[in-house]
Amino acid sequence: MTPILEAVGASHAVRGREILSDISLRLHPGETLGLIGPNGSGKSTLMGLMAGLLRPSRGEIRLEGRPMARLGRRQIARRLALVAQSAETAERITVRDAVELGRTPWLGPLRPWGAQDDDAVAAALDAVDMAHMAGRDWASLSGGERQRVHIARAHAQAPRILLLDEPTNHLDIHHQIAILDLVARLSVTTVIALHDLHHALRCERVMVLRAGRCVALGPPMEILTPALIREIFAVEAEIIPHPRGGRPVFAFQRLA
Ligand SMILES: Nc1ncnc2c1ncn2[C@@H]1O[C@H](COP(=O)(O)OP(=O)(O)OP(=O)(O)O)[C@@H](O)[C@H]1O
Repeated sequence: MTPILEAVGASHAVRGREILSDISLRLHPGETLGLIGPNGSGKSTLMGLMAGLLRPSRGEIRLEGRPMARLGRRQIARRLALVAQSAETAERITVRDAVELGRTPWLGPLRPWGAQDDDAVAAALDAVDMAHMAGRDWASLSGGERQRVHIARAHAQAPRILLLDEPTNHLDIHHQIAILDLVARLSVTTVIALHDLHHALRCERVMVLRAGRCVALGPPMEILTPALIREIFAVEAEIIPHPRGGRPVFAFQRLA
């Protein structure tokens, strides 16, 4: 089966220095892949490559089997939505305006705004618990509210692939869990860069990056061993069973 999104030996170089090296990955339709790794390990760079915003210096990214480099922005945006880290939006727009931008790839001279677009925007605002703020100025929102609006914009885009770069940044614990539950409910393929290893446990697979290279890829309970966590993050981790049968929890201690 053709992977929905694929990286084939993809690297990215800036001014001749490789900051991401030789990444190969085949995403299966509907799966959620967590990207983890220390600061500066290449997670956002890989997101940028997979979103078609950055070009690989070597290798290739393929979207539904077709080289990303041969697809136009609109073709990509109908299939894939990115919520970048600290994404900004032009000032003087309302929350609803910001979410409506997600419908852009679907509109055109022969396809004006219609009831289905209103429905998509309303459903997206609802999904992130922002419907009551639809009329608010974007500029007046808190960091977490902005993050939720960005996710609503991506949701309204109705993508098959959702790329989320640290989507729980800025969110309180209630909304962190709400966003992860939302992502789990959506029947889209998701790549999600995360720092919280507890959140990574919710993914079907995780890719661990270090210094621009993939060092592990697989189901989180197989990959996130104390030995790997020590090696990658320089912390001692103990894995503690959940008292009521839920996902285990980590206890961390910095290596002396
Ligand atoms: N345009 C650029 N020019 C020079 N260096 C860059 C550029 N973009 C990224 N880098 C460097 O490449 C490395 C990977 O950056 P990237 O943002 O992908 O890491 P990350 O894993 O997302 O980090 P974080 O967890 O801190 O968000 C970092 O060392 C970064 O400084």
